[in-house]
Amino acid sequence: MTAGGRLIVALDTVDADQARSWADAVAPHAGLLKLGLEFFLANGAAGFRGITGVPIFLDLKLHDIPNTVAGGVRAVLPLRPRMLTIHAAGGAAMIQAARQAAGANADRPMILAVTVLTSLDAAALQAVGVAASPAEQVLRLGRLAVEAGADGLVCSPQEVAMLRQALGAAVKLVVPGIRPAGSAAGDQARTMTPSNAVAAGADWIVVGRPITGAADAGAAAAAIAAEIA
Ligand SMILES: O=C(O)c1cc(=O)[nH]c(=O)n1[C@@H]1O[C@H](COP(=O)(O)O)[C@@H](O)[C@H]1O
Repeated sequence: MTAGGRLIVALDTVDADQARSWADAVAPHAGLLKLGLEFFLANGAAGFRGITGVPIFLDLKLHDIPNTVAGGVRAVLPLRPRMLTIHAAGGAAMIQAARQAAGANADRPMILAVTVLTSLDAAALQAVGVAASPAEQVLRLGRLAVEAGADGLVCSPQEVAMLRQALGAAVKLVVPGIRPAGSAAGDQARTMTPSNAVAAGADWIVVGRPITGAADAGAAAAAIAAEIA
């Protein structure tokens, strides 16, 4: 994989023209582009189809009863996303249902289970009733998700080395919460720089605002691709 192949750029906007213009600017430096909740709720399947030429990670973080999640996965299969997210906290049966719904074609989407959102710190996790530390909870959910058939996990860069050691080389680790040195954390709580996240063992890093908030999104993406080269 090229260095740029490890960079996933999150095109978080409701504006389809803006997303297309960011996509054109960053595509030469990225392995995939990510379309998420705000883009998909505003623009739907037609908007998805408007971003062409680069594999797409469709980040809907499905979290519901198994039958409903399976139906959601099947509903987006015609779009042929390369990656699709579900919440590991939905439990083993939900994860199995999502994986089964993804099918067996060689070009089926990878099912990625989100462990603990990168915006949560230990206090926020305790406030929702989880006494475990973020790392302990990520490991618990990561094991559960992989045993239930998830192809990979979404985790913060701070848990990457631990997950690699515990779960081995085969599990794909997709890692948001990435902040180049000196850039604002914003709502992200568990962060690392691009190069440190890749050095820890991330297969892909997910970067949004440090690129889309820059005056020149293409240059910002190129700089991050160079940092992880
Ligand atoms: O599933 C994700 O991609 C995701 C999981 C997570 O725990 N944290 C997280 O930030 N993300 C996504 O990664 C992107 C990070 O964006 P920035 O914080 O702008 O770099 C956003 O599109 C989030 O929706």
